[in-house]
Amino acid sequence: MAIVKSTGGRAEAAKMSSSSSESADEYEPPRLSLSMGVRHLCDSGITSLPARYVLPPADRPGGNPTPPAVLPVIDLAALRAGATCQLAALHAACRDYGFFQVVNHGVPAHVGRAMLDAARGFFFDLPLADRARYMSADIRAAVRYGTSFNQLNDGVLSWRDFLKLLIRDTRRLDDVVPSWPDAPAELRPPAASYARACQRLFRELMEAALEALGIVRCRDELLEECDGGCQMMMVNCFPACPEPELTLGMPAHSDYGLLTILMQDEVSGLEVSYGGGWAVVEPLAGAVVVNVGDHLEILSNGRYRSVLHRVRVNGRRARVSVASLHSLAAERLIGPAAELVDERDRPRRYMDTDMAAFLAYLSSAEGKHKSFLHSRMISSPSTTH
Ligand SMILES: O=C(O)CCC(=O)C(=O)O
Ligand SMILES: [Fe+2]
Repeated sequence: MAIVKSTGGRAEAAKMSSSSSESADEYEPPRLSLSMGVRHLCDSGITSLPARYVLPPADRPGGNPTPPAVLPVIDLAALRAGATCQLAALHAACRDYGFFQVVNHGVPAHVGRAMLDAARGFFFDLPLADRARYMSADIRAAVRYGTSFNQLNDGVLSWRDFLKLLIRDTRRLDDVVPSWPDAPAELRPPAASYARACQRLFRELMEAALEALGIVRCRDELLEECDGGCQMMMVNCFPACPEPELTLGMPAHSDYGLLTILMQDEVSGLEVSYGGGWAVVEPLAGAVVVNVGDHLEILSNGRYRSVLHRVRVNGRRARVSVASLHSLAAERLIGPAAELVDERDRPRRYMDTDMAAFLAYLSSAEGKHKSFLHSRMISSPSTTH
């Protein structure tokens, strides 16, 4: 299996990442000019995939994915009620899969539904001119409509449009909401409610993860920092694609940050690196998918895994997802928790890192060969997930 190595990082920065591909072929990616996005391409009536979206043969998704992954399911209501088996299940899921689904997560169903409806409305119902108001070449912009993974760096474009909503300090959500798109009119209130619900869920999951990891000394400080941390909501849209076997909605990447909370509609597409192949994550009605990000792998000194995942597209139905990426403040240095480092048995495995390190990585040659996480490893990497 050829893994398309992306930066692995995903803070907004995320989208600046370049993905490099490893192909044995003499394949040369086409030259690019800025694209108005895949939704626009679909509206223009294309019947075949434009060359700039065609992946080298070795990086194409292939016809037969590994059978669906049965991700561990965590019942948050039971965890709240003190069920130690749920805490153990959460720990095992973060350690063994890096991904799990959560039920009874506390995000009200109507809030999730309204968010997905608003997302569809934003991408599909508005004329391009309205969406284009939010297009920006400034990858640091707090509100940004874009396409692909990072279209300025991507050798081959990805079949995805997105709206990024960045909340630099989650305590100041109310201050940033007025800068979000005012059309469709229904976008701001559900997106704000959804953002807030994700913040609560993130806080609860972090509390549980710190307990499961045995992080006690800096627990309160960390949780306080989670409360004023950074949240990036990526509203992703993957329209039906004329030749889905030749391209991807998102190349393999891991997420920058501590945890990502993903809500997807009923169309599958998410694939997780698993057992040497790619396993489809079938959406579980009413559940959200959660994955460990690079920062939690670092904080846990490698006990938890930030796993590569990608998005496959299909020829029949558009798919919408909302990924809420949570991290500490951008300037905060993150390194392995002191309690999880033991110079004899479990030496420190990662360098401290922050957003500046991530940005430096992206602009360096290193970004072409390694994931961001790899670039932060001290010992020789034993995992290529
Ligand atoms: O749409 C999905 O299922 C995954 C999206 C994702 O991985 C991301 O936005 O980082
Ligand atoms: Fe992701």
